Amino acid sequence: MTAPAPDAARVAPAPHHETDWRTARRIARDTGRPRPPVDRPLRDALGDALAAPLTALTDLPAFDTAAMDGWAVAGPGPWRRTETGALLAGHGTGAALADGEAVPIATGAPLPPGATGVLRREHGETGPGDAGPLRVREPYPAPGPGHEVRPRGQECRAGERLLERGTVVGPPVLALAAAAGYDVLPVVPRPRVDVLVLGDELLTRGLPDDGRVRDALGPLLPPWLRRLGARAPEEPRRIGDDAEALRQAVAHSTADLIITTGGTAAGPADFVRPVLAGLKARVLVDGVAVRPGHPMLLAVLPSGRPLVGLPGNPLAAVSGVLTLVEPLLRTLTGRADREPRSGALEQQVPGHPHDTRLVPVAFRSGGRVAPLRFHGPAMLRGLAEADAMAVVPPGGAPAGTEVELLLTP
Ligand SMILES: Nc1nc2c(c(=O)[nH]1)N[C@H]1C(S)=C(S)[C@@H](COP(=O)(O)OP(=O)(O)OC[C@H]3O[C@@H](n4cnc5c(N)ncnc54)[C@H](O)[C@@H]3O)O[C@H]1N2
Ligand code: MOO
Repeated sequence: MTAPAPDAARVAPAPHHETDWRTARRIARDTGRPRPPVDRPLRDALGDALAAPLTALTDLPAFDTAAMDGWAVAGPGPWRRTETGALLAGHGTGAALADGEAVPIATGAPLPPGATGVLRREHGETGPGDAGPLRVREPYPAPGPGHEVRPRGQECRAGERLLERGTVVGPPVLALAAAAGYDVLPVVPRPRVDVLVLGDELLTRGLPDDGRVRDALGPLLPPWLRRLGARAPEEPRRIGDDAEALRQAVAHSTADLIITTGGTAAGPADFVRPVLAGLKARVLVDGVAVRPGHPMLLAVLPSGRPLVGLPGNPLAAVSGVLTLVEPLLRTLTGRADREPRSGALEQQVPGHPHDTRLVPVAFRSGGRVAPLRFHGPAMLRGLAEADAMAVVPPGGAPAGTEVELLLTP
């Protein structure tokens, strides 16, 4: 078969049935299921999503604690200093103080029974030669009840819900989980993604030559997918323009999600749709009313495994990541939805008559965003400078319009 003449290609109707952009995102969000939860040691849980709410296993602080280095005191001063040594963090609770007694204490040490407050070291004095009673140094206030004390349960009580299910485990979550008594965390195992890069024209090194171009999606997709919480290989699989090789790779994949790049349009080597049809896949999204990227697709194989077909043009592929892959991975990773972000367009952005546009933008001060040049479907310059892709509704948006932003890594 010969390729259609360029003019025919421009007027020919799209071979697929485009889904509205928001509907496509919702369908992707509703596709697939996360794997059953597992318990992971804290150090291995970074980047996973909590499979259950994090509830405190203890009060925090777990005991009344000195908030400052100084003296634990009982009642109003001046105070007699006890013969016992200083109370240090991690060395148990000291002997009880009687009214009018004081004992040196370090920040973080448990308050001894009978203590009413803490006098900071620099707020107290002990007379000539450190021999006299402990007094409050002028002009500091007398340490009333609870002074410089972190009371037990100030931050939380045992059983209190600290974080919701779906929270992504970042370093601060690891810190809170450890403080709250956890050794392992219930998390959603990360979905594994197979990335299949199609196209005979793709080079993996050197300069474009003789009609061949560098593969831009091999370097882009795996790290982006990892940011979205997936396990992705260092290197994608390169399939070339070989329908049978694609069929084999898709049919034998054991991944939780398959992503292909290229081969989604109407050219002679665009065989993603025919291969899916041959494998009896159910196509849920057959093209999306979005620019760039409208030939993208989402299908489910008879095994239940979802497959996203990204267009080959690099910015069109990015549009597919934001439209289909991100919502789908949110479901597979168990990550909670994020608050939508928005910004005010610094300049007017022309729209497509019927389709949503995704346009690279950079953050500016005051919640404004600047549309970037070089946003053509085959271009990467705009994206590489962008902080986000702005969602421009059909018909376009005048300057000052508040538009939704999809953050880019
Ligand atoms: N007759 C039609 N032609 C095209 C249509 C259409 O609706 N009817 N849609 C156009 C649109 S929109 C896009 S986007 C592309 C989608 O193309 P494919 O998904 O089939 O991708 P390819 O044909 O394989 O490649 C397109 C383009 O992208 C380059 N490419 C591919 N993979 C990579 C990669 N990994 N890194 C860098 N560049 C890549 C490839 O060399 C081509 O230049 O179709 C339009 N045509
Ligand atoms: O998806 Mo295409 O031109 O819209 O890149």
